[in-house]
Amino acid sequence: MTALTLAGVSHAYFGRTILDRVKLDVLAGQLVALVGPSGCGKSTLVHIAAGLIEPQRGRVVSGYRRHGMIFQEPRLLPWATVEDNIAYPLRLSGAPKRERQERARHAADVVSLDRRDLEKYPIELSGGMRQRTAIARALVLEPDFVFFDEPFTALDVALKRRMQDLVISSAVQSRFAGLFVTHDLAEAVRVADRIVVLDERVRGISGERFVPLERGERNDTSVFATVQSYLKDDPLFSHIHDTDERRRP
Ligand SMILES: Nc1ncnc2c1ncn2[C@@H]1O[C@H](COP(=O)(O)OP(=O)(O)OP(=O)(O)O)[C@@H](O)[C@H]1O
Repeated sequence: MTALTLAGVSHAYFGRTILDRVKLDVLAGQLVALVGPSGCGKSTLVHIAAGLIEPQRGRVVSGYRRHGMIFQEPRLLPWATVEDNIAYPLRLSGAPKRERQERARHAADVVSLDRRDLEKYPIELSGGMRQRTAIARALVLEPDFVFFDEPFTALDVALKRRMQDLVISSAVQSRFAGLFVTHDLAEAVRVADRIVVLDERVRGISGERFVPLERGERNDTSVFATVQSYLKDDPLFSHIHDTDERRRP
């Protein structure tokens, strides 16, 4: 079953074409990473896929029931507690208070937020706790599709790793499909089933690879080996290696 289809999607900003007739299918339960150098249109594509930007040409067909979104900045409501932030989508959908509370607490458990943290306000939280809150808010409606736009770029290495593990375990538990934009090839190899490479020279997708091993079976050694083989031996990844300015010293 197809969870998401992008059919010939094109987009331009001020007459400059960024994406030209992009086609992409994401199957149910599949996590697809979008990688590519800065400015190639990853965020634009994920925003179009999520319905936040109207494409100038082409169609987005969603086969999922409900989606969640996780951005680089947690975008929490500063005046609401952690619990109310997590429950916010339930409030919008008109769920009664008791149900909101139960489901928000369950989502908080999934992302390992402590019960004592639920009454805190965003200003009182660490960066990692804020991002956990944002993940819990994205998961509270039990989405079968999640859009991730560089969700962990701002976090330090250890925390980033914990958040990636969280995505892997919650994707297994909740069986959602997703599109995951990242600059970090190791992150893509760790969390995704499939890696799709965007290239601004072709204004779209230049190719894709299925990541070896199942998500839960990968360890540091296999992730490192896969990244190395992509960067050293696979021409699809050569421009990522060469032109992503964030990789330069
Ligand atoms: N709202 C906008 N108005 C005008 N130009 C834009 C807008 N949003 C993005 N762009 C331009 O479109 C191009 C693609 O941007 P986009 O953010 O989609 O790329 P990206 O691959 O996600 O980049 P990064 O990895 O740096 O976040 C860039 O050149 C960017 O400057």
